[in-house]
Amino acid sequence: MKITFIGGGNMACALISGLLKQGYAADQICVIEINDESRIRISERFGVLTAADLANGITPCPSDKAGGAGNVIVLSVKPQQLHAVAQQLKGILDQHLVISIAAGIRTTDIMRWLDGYRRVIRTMPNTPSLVGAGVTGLYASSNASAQDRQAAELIMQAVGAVLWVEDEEMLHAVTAISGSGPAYVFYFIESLQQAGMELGLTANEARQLTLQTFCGAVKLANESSEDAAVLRARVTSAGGTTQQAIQSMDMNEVKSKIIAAINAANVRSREMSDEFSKL
Ligand SMILES: NC(=O)C1=CN([C@@H]2O[C@H](COP(=O)(O)OP(=O)(O)OC[C@H]3O[C@@H](n4cnc5c(N)ncnc54)[C@H](OP(=O)(O)O)[C@@H]3O)[C@@H](O)[C@H]2O)C=CC1
Ligand SMILES: O=C(O)[C@@H]1CCC=N1
Repeated sequence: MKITFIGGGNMACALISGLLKQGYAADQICVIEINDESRIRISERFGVLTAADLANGITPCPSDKAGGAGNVIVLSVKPQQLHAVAQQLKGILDQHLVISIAAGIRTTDIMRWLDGYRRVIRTMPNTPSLVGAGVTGLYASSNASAQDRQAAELIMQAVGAVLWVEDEEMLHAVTAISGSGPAYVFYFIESLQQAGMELGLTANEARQLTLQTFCGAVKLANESSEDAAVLRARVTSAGGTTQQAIQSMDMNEVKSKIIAAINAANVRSREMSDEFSKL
């Protein structure tokens, strides 16, 4: 199975890096990237095949008439660039499985842009895929075969965990939670590091303490059968330091503000879907 990424940006590079780390052969991966500088960088960094345009980068699937998974095309350009890519792609597709990672573009719209081509699976990965610790939400319409589902799952599983959703609408929630999620975590990491430095720690000390605290808390939550709220209560001694911090967060409604921010991401994902459905 040859995988061609159309668009070699942040997310494609995270997926490619994860696939290579899992032992996927570099000569089975091709990246079509219009930006010369980025294309050269990808070629040097990963040793994968690269091309500047679709006509030279998409491998036909002659061996695939028997209905195998065949070659896979991953749509990994920005959502605003996908319509133009689809216009070019529709004449080239020949039994390929098309996997979209684009936020907010419905499967039905991608199919329509591809002149009714139906082997399309929509996914929402995240950037920790770069280190094999991603999580991807996947959605397949009833047009996708079991083999197509399996192929999409295999690729995404190479870079982390997978979660199928039955209702495509739930991909908005997946996008808001895990697609964008790493950014929220980095935001919290940035805040902790900044606070540490303001309290007199060096940048290195603040970084080490912050990252190990995140890793440790996540490992504890993962390995515990108890809710995060219970684990939090165990850190919070009556009259102690944590209580002061949590009280300050509660007074400033930090939790409801975080929930509101995630709702905003969800709303934006829905808005994008509606905007793209007009194209
Ligand atoms: N970043 C993330 O965390 C996640 C992103 N996604 C989705 O992944 C997709 C890609 O996002 P991201 O990697 O961040 O975006 P990037 O902008 O980093 O990557 C897109 C790349 O595609 C290039 N490109 C544009 N048009 C074409 C074309 N016609 N043919 C080939 N290459 C082209 C762009 O070049 P140029 O910059 O010159 O336009 C750019 O290098 C988006 O749809 C996004 O919604 C999904 C999950 C998480
Ligand atoms: O911000 C975005 O739109 C994309 C989708 C999820 C993460 N990045």
